[in-house]
Amino acid sequence: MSRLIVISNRVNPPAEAGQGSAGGLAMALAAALRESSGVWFGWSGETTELFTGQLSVRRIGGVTVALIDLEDQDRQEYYNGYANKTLWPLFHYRMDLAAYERSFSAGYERVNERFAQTVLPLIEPDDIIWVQDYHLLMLARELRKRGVKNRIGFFLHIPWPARRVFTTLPGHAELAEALFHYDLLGFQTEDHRDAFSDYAVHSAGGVLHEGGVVEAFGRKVRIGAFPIGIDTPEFVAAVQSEPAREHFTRMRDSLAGRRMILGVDRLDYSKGLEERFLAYEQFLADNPDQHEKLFLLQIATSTRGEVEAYQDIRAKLDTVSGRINGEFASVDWVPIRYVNRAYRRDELAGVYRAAHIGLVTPLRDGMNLVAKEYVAAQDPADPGVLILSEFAGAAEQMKEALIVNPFSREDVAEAIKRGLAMPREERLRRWESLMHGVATQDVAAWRDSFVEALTGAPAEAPTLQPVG
Ligand SMILES: O=P(O)(O)OC[C@H]1O[C@H](O[C@H]2O[C@H](CO)[C@@H](O)[C@H](O)[C@H]2O)[C@H](O)[C@@H](O)[C@@H]1O
Ligand SMILES: O=c1ccn([C@@H]2O[C@H](COP(=O)(O)OP(=O)(O)O)[C@@H](O)[C@H]2O)c(=O)[nH]1
Repeated sequence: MSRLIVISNRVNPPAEAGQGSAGGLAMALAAALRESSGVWFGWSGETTELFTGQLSVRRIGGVTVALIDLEDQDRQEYYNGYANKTLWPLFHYRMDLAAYERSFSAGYERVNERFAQTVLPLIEPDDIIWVQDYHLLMLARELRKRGVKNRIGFFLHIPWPARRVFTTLPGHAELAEALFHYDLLGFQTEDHRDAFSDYAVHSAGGVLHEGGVVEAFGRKVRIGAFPIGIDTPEFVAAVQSEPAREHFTRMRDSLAGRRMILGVDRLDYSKGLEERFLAYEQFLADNPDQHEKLFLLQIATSTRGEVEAYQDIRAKLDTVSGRINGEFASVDWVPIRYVNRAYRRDELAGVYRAAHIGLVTPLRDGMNLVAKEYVAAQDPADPGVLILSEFAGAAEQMKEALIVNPFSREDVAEAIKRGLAMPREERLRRWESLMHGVATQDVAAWRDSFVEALTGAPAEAPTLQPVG
């Protein structure tokens, strides 16, 4: 078996299995790498005054990691800039929030070059290279320029947007062209995969061949849908852990006979938290008999706090939750418990299990692992109900959830009502089907199917001349 080199922006495998981290990618990759003898390469998260390119290699939680520091300018232009102020909003259909600054795209290209230059000495001829996510779309092209002929795969954790949205990006063709230097492109869903080939065919004048091969910009790349899952056995075990039991008991005690609706998200505008609060407000307005009989616990962990749009959404949610609580609360009941701190995943497992409804309503989401964790944490004898946005990648697989349009308050409010009233037999039937999917389409299946497809992908001979 070839050695796997995983390259991603963020490299933070948990020190021990079951330890918490606010971000699905880190958990998924740590689980995928634990069984492999490969290397995980990426940014340390630290910045220095001048870029040195010095590698720091260590072992964390059974995974060998190789880290580089970046410059502060890189953090601003590449991470906060092009990745999180340009690509993230655009790929989540927020053209109104996408910022286009030349310094951002220049910083992005520079960091992709720096990654290529620094990882180069680690690459051996038989290695398989697997690049993760929207921070590193240009990495294969930079590696090819430097003479790397290994198979290189790329997995996009966020949505690939519709063609008309992607073409609003200045320089979209250059970015798309860079993707054709990979051997395999993986997407979370068939919808994202098809949006990519639609762009290649209709905007870049390309051709879609048999077997999921797209040709454009004078090159061919194989594409496929590889929906990511959770480490289901590990998560099911975490539900039985001491921290999970402790949190389950603590939650159940604090319910005081009430029922709990639960949301768990990074505090990101793509997660539809404001719309969720407003839909819940609608539910309270429509169902006065339910007042004091339930509450919404929203865990919303801070993220990307240096980016203005995240400061704005945080302030907005403080206001909206405060307003709703002011409107409906009584002396011994608060309708929304709104929490910004992060919880460990084993703690979360206990909280998920105590919730009667898991409310997962992003406006756009690559996958959404919270939906899968919620299902995995349920009591098989008395499971809760998952309400899931049709715009989460997870909706393509989790058809037995109550699927809602998160933009419609009425739709979400009605689903809450239906979920609360759902008879046990129906909850059991839906949960069994959902759990079967979560158990079989787990992170190991995701990793294996991607690596197998990459190993079998026909490698394209690089045409650019090596540099340096
Ligand atoms: O690293 P951050 O900037 O703090 O953000 C955390 C991660 O968020 C994103 O997660 C995506 O990947 C998940 C797993 O595939 C998927 O379920 C979710 O829908 C996506 O939003 C992001 O793509 C990662 O790069 C970040 O590390
Ligand atoms: O306080 C928290 C909140 C979230 N998470 C984890 O963060 C991940 C979120 O992944 P998801 O795919 O739902 O969305 P992302 O944040 O990656 O966009 C899940 O594994 C959660 O268990 C966590 O560990 N602690």
